[in-house]
Amino acid sequence: MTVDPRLTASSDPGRMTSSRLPILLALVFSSLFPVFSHSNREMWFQDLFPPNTCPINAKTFYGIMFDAGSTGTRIHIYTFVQKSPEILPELEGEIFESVKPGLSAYADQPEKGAESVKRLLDMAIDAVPPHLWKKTPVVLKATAGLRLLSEEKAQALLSEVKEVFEESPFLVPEDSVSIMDGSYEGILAWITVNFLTGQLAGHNQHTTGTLDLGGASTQITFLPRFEETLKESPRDFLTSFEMFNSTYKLYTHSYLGFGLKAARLATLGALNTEVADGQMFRSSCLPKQLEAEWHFGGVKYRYGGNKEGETGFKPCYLEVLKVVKGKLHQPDEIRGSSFYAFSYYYDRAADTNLIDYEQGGVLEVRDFERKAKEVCDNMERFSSASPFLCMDLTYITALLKEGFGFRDNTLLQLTKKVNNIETSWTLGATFHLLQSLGITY
Ligand SMILES: O=c1ccn([C@@H]2O[C@H](COP(=O)(O)OP(=O)(O)O)[C@@H](O)[C@H]2O)c(=O)[nH]1
Ligand SMILES: [Ca+2]
Repeated sequence: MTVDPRLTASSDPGRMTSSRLPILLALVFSSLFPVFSHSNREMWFQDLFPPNTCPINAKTFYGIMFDAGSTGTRIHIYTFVQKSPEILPELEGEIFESVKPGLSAYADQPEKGAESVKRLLDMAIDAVPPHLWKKTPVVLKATAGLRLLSEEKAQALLSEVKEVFEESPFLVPEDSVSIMDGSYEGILAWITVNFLTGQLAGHNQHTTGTLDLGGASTQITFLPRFEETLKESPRDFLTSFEMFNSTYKLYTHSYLGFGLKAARLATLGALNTEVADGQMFRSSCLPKQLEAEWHFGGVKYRYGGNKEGETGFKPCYLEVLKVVKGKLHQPDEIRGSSFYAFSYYYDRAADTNLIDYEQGGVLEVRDFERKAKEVCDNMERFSSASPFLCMDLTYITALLKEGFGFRDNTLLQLTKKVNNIETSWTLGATFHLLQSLGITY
């Protein structure tokens, strides 16, 4: 098990990454709860801080959310502060840490998988003051990696993790360890991004859609503005979600098997197939002479380049097209919108200097295509990078254009953090958790 240095590069393990904008967040909070009467405000944390145990000064409370992704497990320890009963709480900061590989890599060793969770949870023991342990909920939600495992293997992992939680001093709510429904993944990431950018605050909502590209699945989520979108979308792509005293009617879908790493396997023809011993999977998206091994979801794959045949962007795009063409719903309305994009969209854009790794940036869809051509048609020049760089960029291009149907000039805001808080579904999930426990309104 190794710590992924790139994910943690800007975090300081064990120390609070304090948001620089607590005041702004307080403003956002206060406008998120516009109907708060004084008595409502007293209700806000009464379960968490019964009157006789309330500290006199500022109250701090925490929420611990684990993201068990297909490529890694991450802990987010969020801190909220309420300075006085008259002032609404602020999201003060986040402690973030991650480990690789993800839980699904421990499909045959569930105790070892749970051990990786325990090591992260130990950070929370240090971060949360002992007197708040019992009032701090801890939850783990697994995404596509576990969705792709057999029910039996996934359950074995989840029950080992549950034991770790139950042996911890934290509050373990019912259903604290589960596989998250894909549609929640999209909704909760949308809530996080639009909360952090302050777009849930006003009544004039100018929310932004979100695109998440994980290892095994990918999500698209936005708030439809046109009646047509509601009419033309499959029913299970539309969902109502209550948060912050508002109901959001969102378009969201999670495509299982369309994450970046699953797409590599699909391109190679190795997704959902029995892999014969020593079987070799070849692609025109890989360097000609390459022959190597790759482990994903506990399975070993041998892969390589087209030794004799073609390589480069054109044949690669045709291969990748087979994976996406006609497989995704294309809502008309998104063609002219801009979207926030993160996870592997961000990573591959940063890897190829399309954006700054720390700052992120704004791109057009065609920038990914331009970079894919540059990399695929000059693979030897990029040989020190991942052998999959050409395939990944080509897949991202095809997914955006042929999959979702974006225009060449659709704008993508590539973001890893907003106000020093990770743009992950985990913050939305923590709000939802605190709300369901009656800890927040
Ligand atoms: O807090 C996080 C969680 C994930 N990722 C990115 O998300 C991608 C991996 O997705 P994940 O392992 O979550 O796969 P999923 O289970 O969502 O398919 C990689 O680009 C990670 O760098 C990230 O940047 N920050
Ligand atoms: Ca993810």
